[in-house]
Amino acid sequence: MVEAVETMDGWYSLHDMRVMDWTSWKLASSEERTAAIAEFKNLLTKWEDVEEAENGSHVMYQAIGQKADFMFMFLRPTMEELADLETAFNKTKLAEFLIPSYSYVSVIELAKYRPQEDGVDPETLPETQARLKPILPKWNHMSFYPMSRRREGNDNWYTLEKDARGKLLYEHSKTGRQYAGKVKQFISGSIGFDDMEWGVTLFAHDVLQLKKVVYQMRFDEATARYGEFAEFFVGNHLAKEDLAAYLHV
Ligand code: VOV
Repeated sequence: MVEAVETMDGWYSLHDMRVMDWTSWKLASSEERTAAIAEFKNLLTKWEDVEEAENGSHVMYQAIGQKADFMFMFLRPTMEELADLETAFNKTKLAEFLIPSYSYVSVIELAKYRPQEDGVDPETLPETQARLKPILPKWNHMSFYPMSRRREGNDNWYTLEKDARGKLLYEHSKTGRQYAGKVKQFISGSIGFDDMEWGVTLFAHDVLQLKKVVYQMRFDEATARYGEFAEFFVGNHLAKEDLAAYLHV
């Protein structure tokens, strides 16, 4: 029987995409708009405090294209905290003008493909813990997409032996390492949580590096034979200080 790989799981993740209802926003009074922005900035400050205390992390991006205007990613230690955060967001005045367009639920994941060194469980290492509970970078650009591993005929990831999968992912990681300092990746597992199997979140200073890494990886066997994709989202970092200017009408 083919052996599954053990995963190390960290913070729970919610990608939350919303489209701005500019028509309703323009019809609101300027007092209402000012109050909505102030209230939302307060919520962002609360989330910053959580991040400061290393109890979670979040980012806010302005998405490009019609799939979304706002792209959020939230990380929390439990699914309950993630649900509370989502509810608090939904109860804001600003949320009345935001139409939910997409969401993705997953958990930050690392797999134990590498053989254990000297019986040390990698999950106990501080560097592993830091990767499982990461403070998300606020780099200029972000890309998010869900993906799955193919299960078709001769291209079935789940009938490959663990060693073979480990080798393919090692090759994959060699491509990834060429982007050190340029692209930062977060893989979150979503089997049993959402429609596809993993969420891929990438951050870059230079937006073109997002395209280059994804393109280059298409030629790695792990992707070429076993990668399946759906929708992609891309956005520019939106700082709390720039929110009012973005929403000015
Ligand atoms: C940009 C850099 C980069 C680097 C360094 C990197 C490294 C690594 C390592 C070392 C490992 C394996 C063990 C683990 O840690 O889990 C992975 C794992 C994974 N990856 Fe990756 N990946 C990158 C980047 C990177 C990208 C751009 C993508 C999207 C793929 C594409 O074609 O568009 C991706 C996907 C994944 C997935 C879905 C998994 C889980 C696969 C599984 O079946 O279990 N990944 N990845």
